[in-house]
Amino acid sequence: MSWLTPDDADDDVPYGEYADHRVRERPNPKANRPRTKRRPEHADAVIGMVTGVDRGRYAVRIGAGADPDDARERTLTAARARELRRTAIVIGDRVQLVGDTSGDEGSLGRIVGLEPRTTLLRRSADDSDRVERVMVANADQMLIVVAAANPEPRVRLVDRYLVAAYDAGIRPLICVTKTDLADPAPFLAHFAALEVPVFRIAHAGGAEDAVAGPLAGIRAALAGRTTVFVGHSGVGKSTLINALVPEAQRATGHVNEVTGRGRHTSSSSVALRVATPGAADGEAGWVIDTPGVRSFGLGHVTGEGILRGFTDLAELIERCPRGCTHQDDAPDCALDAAVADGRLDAAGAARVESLRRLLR
Ligand SMILES: Nc1nc2c(ncn2[C@@H]2O[C@H](COP(=O)(O)OP(=O)(O)OP(=O)(O)O)[C@@H](O)[C@H]2O)c(=O)[nH]1
Ligand SMILES: [Zn+2]
Repeated sequence: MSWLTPDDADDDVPYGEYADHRVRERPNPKANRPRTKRRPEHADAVIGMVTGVDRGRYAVRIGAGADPDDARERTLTAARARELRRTAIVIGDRVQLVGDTSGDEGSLGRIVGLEPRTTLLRRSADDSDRVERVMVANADQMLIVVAAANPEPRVRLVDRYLVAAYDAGIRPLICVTKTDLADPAPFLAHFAALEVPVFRIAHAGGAEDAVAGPLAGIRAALAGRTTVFVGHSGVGKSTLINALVPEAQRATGHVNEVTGRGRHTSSSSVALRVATPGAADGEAGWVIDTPGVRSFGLGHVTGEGILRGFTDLAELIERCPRGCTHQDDAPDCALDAAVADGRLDAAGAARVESLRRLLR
């Protein structure tokens, strides 16, 4: 899936297209190859936000007033400059643009630099894969969408999202959909000690009246934030996004009765502006939809990073002996003691088991 790979090759772009762009190279006696400056200084560059990526072409939004020469808010198509071809540019990135930034039909801007990121959400294909896939930049929240049933909620997948969020410095939220099908309370008990805000919703795509309350709560949480929505395929993420951003028209699918999976109807990430209550224009939120996935590899996260995803166990872990592996066979692991004497209930014990699996 090209959207996951950092180097989503756009080598189909003819070299000549960038012939007018001088890459600044400095003599660097220590390196064998010439050093390419990552951020060329383009005095006339305009900053925009990447809202879509498709086969080497980027949709970039320039906010109202961001460009002193042209105050219009607009979205344009851009290609990245050749010297950035090894740089992952993802949804949410703030990029420096030159060339035709009018956004007019048929125009093409050029991305010549990347602004520093506040956060970076990454995953790996699987846990043995150390190569990280860069997913989304500059998100400050992660809404973990999980269905109460069909497909069954998977505690361990949510554990993984939580670890990835805390590791990236992103605030997690949980949204349970399809609460008309099952009571999510037993599932949510696993996360009760985490103090993660939880939203419950049924039939997000249904009558506006019926879902007004829950939707309003979610909208309020999105105000002024950039929130990446993640979830297993088929949980109703697109249905929810369409309710929040009606003009988004994200394709929704049906859950396969046999596998309980969606049809992967949403296959690429996209950033969408979401109307939020009482928000002055500048405070509207951004929602970043990501394709439904079945797994979420954490091969790139260190043991320390994984522990950060278990804030509910942090106090106990502090009492572990130095260098404790926190595994079943670790002598005097404080987690075993807490399970044995009941300080951790059944949900807590399951969290310990989940931590141990991730650390293995
Ligand atoms: N019963 C019930 N069904 C729902 C609810 N929300 C969504 N669905 C249905 O669940 C199915 C999957 O919904 P989608 O919104 O396409 O799911 P998704 O998470 O975007 O799936 P992918 O595109 O595969 O990632 C559709 O048939 C929806 O109509 C709900 O609250 N209750
Ligand atoms: Zn321990």
